[in-house]
Formats: sequence, C-alpha cells, structure tokens
Amino acid sequence: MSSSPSRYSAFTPVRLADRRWPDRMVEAAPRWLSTDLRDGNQSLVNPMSPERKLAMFDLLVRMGYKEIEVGFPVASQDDHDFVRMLIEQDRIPDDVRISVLVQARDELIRRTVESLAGTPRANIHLYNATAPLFRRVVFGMTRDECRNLAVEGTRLMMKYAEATLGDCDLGFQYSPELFNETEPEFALEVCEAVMDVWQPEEGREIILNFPTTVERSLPHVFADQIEWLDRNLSHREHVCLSIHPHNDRGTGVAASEMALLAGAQRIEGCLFGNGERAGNVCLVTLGLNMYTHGVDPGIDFSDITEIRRTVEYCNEMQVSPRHPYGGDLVYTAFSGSHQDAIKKGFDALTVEAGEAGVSVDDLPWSMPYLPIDPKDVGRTYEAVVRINSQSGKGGVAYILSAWHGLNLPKNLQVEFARVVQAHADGSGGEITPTVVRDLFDEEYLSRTEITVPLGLGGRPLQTTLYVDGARFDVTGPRADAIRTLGARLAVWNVDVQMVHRTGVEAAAGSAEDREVAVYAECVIDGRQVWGVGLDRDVVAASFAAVRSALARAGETDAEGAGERAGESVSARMTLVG
Ligand SMILES: CC(=O)SCCNC(=O)CCNC(=O)[C@H](O)C(C)(C)COP(=O)(O)OP(=O)(O)OC[C@H]1O[C@@H](n2cnc3c(N)ncnc32)[C@H](O)[C@@H]1OP(=O)(O)O
Ligand SMILES: CC(C)C(=O)C(=O)O
Repeated sequence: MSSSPSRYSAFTPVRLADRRWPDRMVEAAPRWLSTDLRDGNQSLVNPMSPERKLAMFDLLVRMGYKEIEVGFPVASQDDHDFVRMLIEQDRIPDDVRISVLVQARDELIRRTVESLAGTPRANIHLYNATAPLFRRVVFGMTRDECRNLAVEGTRLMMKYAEATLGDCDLGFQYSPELFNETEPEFALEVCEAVMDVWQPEEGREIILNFPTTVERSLPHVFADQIEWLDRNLSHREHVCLSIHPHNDRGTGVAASEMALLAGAQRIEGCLFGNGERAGNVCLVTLGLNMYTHGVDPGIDFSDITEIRRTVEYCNEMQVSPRHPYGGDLVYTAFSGSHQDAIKKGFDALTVEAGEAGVSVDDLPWSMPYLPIDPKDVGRTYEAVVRINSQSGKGGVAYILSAWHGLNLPKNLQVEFARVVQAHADGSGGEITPTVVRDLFDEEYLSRTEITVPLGLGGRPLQTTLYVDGARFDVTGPRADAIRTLGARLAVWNVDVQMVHRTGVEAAAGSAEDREVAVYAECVIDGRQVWGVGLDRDVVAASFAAVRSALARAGETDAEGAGERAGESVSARMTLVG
C-alpha cells in the first residue's frame, strides 16, 4: 500500500437498535427492474450498438422482466433512437413498462419526455445527488438548493409530460443519488418534497429508489437504512420502495437481500452484475438465490447458457467462470472428496427415486456441493465432475458411469483411479472423459481380443483362454461352451464367479448394440487382479473379463499370460445383477 489506512474511515451507520429485518425471511420475489440498457450500457468500453441493445431488450423480455430501463435518451443519438425504435416499431409487450433516466435539468427533461411520445405506458426516472460530498464538491449547493433541484425537476417533468404525452400511462421514479451516503433525514426530506409535487395516491404510485451509488458500508447497515425509510416515509402504501445496489465492496447481493428483508419492494440491477466500476447488483444471482430457497423469482433462468452468451455478446465482456449460477465452472468439481460426495449424492437420489417410484426430478434437491440442480438452469450433469491431478476414485468412477455407462465395482474404482492419477501426474492438466475412457480401454480391454462370432441365444460361441501355459479354445453352441469351460476351470482349480455385470448402452443405442460389461475380480498367484470384458453376450463378456485379468497378471497380453507355464491360477467371479 502506498498510504496508510488511516486515510479512510468506516461508514457511520444509522442507529436502529430495534431493527426487525434480521428475523424475517424472503417469502416472495420483489419487482425487478433491469438497468442493463442504461446503467449497464453507460459503463461499457463500447456502448451497445442498436443491434446489441435490441438483443438485450429481447432477452430481458423473454426472461420475464416487466420493468426495463431502456436508456438515457439525451445521452446520445443512439440512446434516443433506440427508445424511438422500440415505441415506433411497437416492440414493447403490453405487460412491459419501459423507463428512461434523466438528470434534474430543464432542457434534458424536456427532450427526455419528448423521446417517449406515442408510448402507451412508461416511467420517467429523475435523479440528483443528495450526499454532502456531492452537494459541496460537484454542485456547490446548500441542502435547500439540492432539495429544490429535485422538486423543480419533478415539476418540469410533469409539465412537459402533460404537454407531450397525452393519455400515456405515465409513472414516475425519483432517486436521491448516493442515498447511502446522504443523511437519512435529508434523503427523507427530499423525497417528501418530491412527493408533495407528484401527489401519490391510489392508482398513482411513486417509485422512490434508493441507490448505494458507491457501496461503502457493510450490507446490514444498508438494511438498517432501508428499514428506517420503511418506517418513516409518508404515503407508504403508495410508495414503491426500490433499491439500486452497486457492488464496490463485493457485497451488492448481500445488501440487496438484507434490504429486501428490511422492506424493499423492488430491486434494480443488471444481468451478471454489469454496471459502473464493480457493477450493479447481479439479477441472476439474486433471482437464483431466491429459487434455491424455494421462492419463485418470476424470471425464467432455464437456459442460463443462452442468457450468458447473449449478455456476453451485448456487453462485449466475458462472464467469469466462477460467476454464481452462470459461470463455466460453477457446477464442476475437480477435487476428489467433492467428486466422491457428488457421486454418492447422485447414487442416493437414484435409489430414493426408484424406491418412491418417481423421477429424480420430482425429489427435493439434496446434493453435496451443488446448491442447485444444474438441469434447472439448462446445464447438464456432464461437467459436474472433471478430472485432473486433484481428483479421486469417485470422480473417475463418475466419468466412466456418466459418460460411458460403465459402473465399476468399488475395488476396481480404486485400482483404475491409480492409473488415471499416474497419467494426471504425468500430464499436469485436465483429463477429458475421452482420455479417461482410452486409459480404461488400454488398461483392461485392449488385451482381450475376442474371437467372433459370439453366442447369442443358440448361436455358436468361440473364445480362448490361456491358463497355466495351456491354450484353451472354447467353441460350440453356447450351453456346450459354458459346460466345457466350467469343466476345464474345475480341472485347473479355477473357481470363476462374476463379480459384476453391468448393462452398457452403446452409442447407437439399439437393442442389438447393447453391451454388457463384466468386471472379474480374480486372484492369480495370490495377487488380486481385475479384468474387464465388454460384449453383447454376457458369457462372452465373462470369458473376456477372465482373460483380461489373466493377461494383466502376465503384465503383457493374453499370449503372455499363457506362457507362464506351471503357475497356478485361480479366479473368483460372482454373478450379480
Ligand atoms: C449514478 C449514475 O449512474 S447517474 C447516471 C449517469 N449517467 C450518465 O451520466 C450517462 C449519460 N450522461 C450524459 O450523456 C451526459 O452527462 C449528459 C448528456 C446527460 C449531460 O452532458 P453535459 O451537460 O455535457 O455534461 P456533464 O454531464 O458533465 O454535466 C454535468 C453538469 O450537470 C450537473 N448535474 C449532474 N447530475 C445532475 C443531476 N442529476 N441533476 C441536475 N444536474 C446535474 C452537474 O452538476 C454539472 O453541472 P455544471 O455544468 O453546472 O457544473
Ligand atoms: C440514477 C441512480 C439510480 C444510479 O444509477 C445510481 O445512483 O447508481
């Protein structure tokens, strides 16, 4: 640090000893306003082009936002033309209300009102800064002058609206900018003065919007400020108490949620937290935080990837891979213990659904490390587990199961995880599901060439085993082959039982392509060795599994295993499932 922290001081909180908000719960969604096209747009390196603005507007409408701040019409010709285009091309759905922002300056207000000509409904949003620093440094105004600026701005807005907007259903919003840094009594005084002009009553709401223009305090301090307003504002039933949190301290979401408990009824923010400096509060996080508490946000987040891509296109800015709910990596576990817990979580849900005779989607979501079902926001389970050197057997087993339909017995998971770990240690990076499968095939399957045709039903079956140096061909109709193999194994004192048998859907998915995986746990020379067989025929797969184990015991291939003359071999396989 180039200076001392003593240059800074903590924010002085409003004293609210009997605050009630900490004991409340969020039980319903607030009204939302997206300010992506205004506060978001004004903070971009390149303000949105008309095409990008329209893409954002359409996205917001599709998602279900009913209040959309579409711009600052006097800021630029583009901003003005966009508002005109929406109105003239009748692009605003009947249940959507647009709003526009303007400073409390005569000429700007007139032009802003005019930009709305012909719209059936809209809100005009007027603001001026009320905080002491701004009164002193930016405006050079006394408190009275500051209040009068807001009052005069409201009068002018009403005058121009009456002259220009005819029977437009006009709403009004006023924001004391830097509210959080304004003396609460003064913010209240200005709002009351504005209300004296607007005269809210039944059917004539006023939106009073309280921004943390620059977030400066702990979130509970903002909540106290909002509860204080909630208690002290007059015409409370005709006031929509709105908040507009920024994120300078990284606590915009917390501040919003606490303010909601404290009486806020409406929240302004941007998708994925775009906006000035560290951004406006993120509407995606707020909405999905609610959803994961069982509260319907009233916004459609079912295709979070499409939402994110559109936002990235419009803002020409990437969303962080760590961004709650929408980031690339937020549904992914690399670390072993997380993967293990997630795999067990999915297994448990599957069992529970089976027992209850319902779909997994109908069960309450209860999953280690995943606060939301990725499917609820259109993400898949495929990326839930990804493998690198931090991963463990649970993760590897998950990949084989989810991507390749191979459900390994636990001891085999342990063994194969070591193979993957050795590869990860060597490569240093991520191991894709394809590579995991290649490693698996190389370790267990490539040594088990099976002579076809294999017996399905009464068709002939043919395979070869090498045991104690002897080559043993099993051929003939299926039943004969099994009998022959059984006899030979008995002679050689090889006790064969299948440990696991798992159905595997091949990519083509037709019944004929359905393969069966057999995992054979064998004891060879006192050493436990696993073999795996994969085939459309369970007996052929079983033979292949034993042969795979024998080959692996020989550390070369099936032929090599066969050359180990004189060694005793015993294999134990138990048929299950
Ligand atoms: C916190 C927020 O996000 S507020 C929204 C901020 N957004 C924007 O500013 C984007 C759009 N703004 C613009 O395009 C331009 O600022 C314009 C077109 C509105 C005005 O442009 P200009 O008049 O050329 O310049 P500028 O913005 O610097 O004007 C500042 C003047 O307005 C005054 N002013 C600033 N805000 C307000 C306000 N809300 N109400 C009344 N006057 C204001 C300043 O005190 C200053 O006055 P001065 O010239 O007497 O010193
Ligand atoms: C105009 C107001 C609401 C604003 O954008 C802010 O204070 O951040």
